[in-house]
Amino acid sequence: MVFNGDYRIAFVTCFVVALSVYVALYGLEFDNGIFRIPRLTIDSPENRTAGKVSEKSPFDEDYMAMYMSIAEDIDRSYSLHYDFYRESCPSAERIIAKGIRETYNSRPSIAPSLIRLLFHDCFIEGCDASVLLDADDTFTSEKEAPPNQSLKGFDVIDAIKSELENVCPGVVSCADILVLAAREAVLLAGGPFYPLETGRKDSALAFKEMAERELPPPQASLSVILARFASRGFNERETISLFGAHSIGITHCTFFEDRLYNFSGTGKPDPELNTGFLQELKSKCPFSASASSPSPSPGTGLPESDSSKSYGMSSASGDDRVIDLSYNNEGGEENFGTRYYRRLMQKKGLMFSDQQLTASEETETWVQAYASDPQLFRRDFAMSMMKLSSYHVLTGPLGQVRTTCSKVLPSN
Ligand code: HEM
Ligand SMILES: [Ca+2]
Repeated sequence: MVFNGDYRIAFVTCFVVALSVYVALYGLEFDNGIFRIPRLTIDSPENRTAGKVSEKSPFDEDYMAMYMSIAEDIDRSYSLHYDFYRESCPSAERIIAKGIRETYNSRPSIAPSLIRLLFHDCFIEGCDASVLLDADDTFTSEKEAPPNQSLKGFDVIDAIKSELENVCPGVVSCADILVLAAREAVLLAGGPFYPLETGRKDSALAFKEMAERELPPPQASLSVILARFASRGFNERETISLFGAHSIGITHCTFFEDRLYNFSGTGKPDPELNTGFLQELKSKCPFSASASSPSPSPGTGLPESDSSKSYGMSSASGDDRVIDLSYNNEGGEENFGTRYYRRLMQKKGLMFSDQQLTASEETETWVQAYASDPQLFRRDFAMSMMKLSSYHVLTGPLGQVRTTCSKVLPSN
């Protein structure tokens, strides 16, 4: 995984090293006032019959064209493309979209689950389906990391993968299935469409410790949130726009109940919470033992080193008290995103990390902008989701195409 994403640099380095070795072996020729690399002998069939040695320089025009075309092929196989499966599996994108639409009809909660799954995959070592792997003899699964214990939607990805394996075995990567499934989920939830390139490969590893360390906890301060996103190339605007996904789905009470009963060990609610909203939340999330245990103090960075405490074990321990993030689709589907920012402006952010988006003037400006301009939000969200979906991908010979999304290919 060391070269993950740095393959171009690796390729160029290999080329330069090979060229240096060649020059060291054969030296440089002095020709007409300039230094040239000595001519290669091309042992073509005609040369062999004629018993001649080719006089063609590898840097003559047609050879240059050949090298350029090889370089383009290499670049092609190392990058994402529109309709990557056009020839190898033409029905892939249709099968994925249909699978998600059908599931959504009977289980609309699949849409937020898949969007969150995508975020948790791409944020940790890129969009490589590492989050989908079950533990095996060589690694522990990312699914076991506390931030991932409440993830859902694995079954739907697995079902679509097995359908694709029947149609075009070993062709469509789990990483591509996940990004395309999440795009369909965004659309179904009332969000914008965005184009996606394909050709991602799946990882052969999972990164549990990194997931534990790097996924921001619900108690994360603004500076922690911005730093984690910035280290992955997301600026403030892009980061704030991605949070619009918190306008759908659910949150377990355990992720914010410290704000209702015992904020930072004070025994009191978070003073930042809108008081009417506080009462509403208290009735939906009645006091429980987990709320009385002090949460990590916000902003201290403590959650970074102890995400099991900050993430709790709610879903694992079967605590199913939840809040509907869409508030029964408040404002209708066209308010995907916007209703979240409007609530933040009213101090009705659910998690501490949500409300932190209004903690600085610059970030609050974006919250305000998205609250009042749905079209601006939709455009920005689409761009940020495209960027997230292509973050740090494996392509070409890097990575593999799993046949089952929860298992790496057997090494032989
Ligand atoms: C500081 C950053 C973030 C934190 C701390 C955070 C935390 C959380 C937590 C604790 C939940 C509740 C899970 C549960 O109770 O089962 C949640 C739900 C969700 N998150 Fe985030 N999140 C963050 C950023 C994001 C981003 C960037 C996206 C997408 C682009 C996202 C998408 C979602 C969605 C869609 C849900 C609802 C899941 C469902 O209903 O199944 N989150 N998030
Ligand atoms: Ca990953």
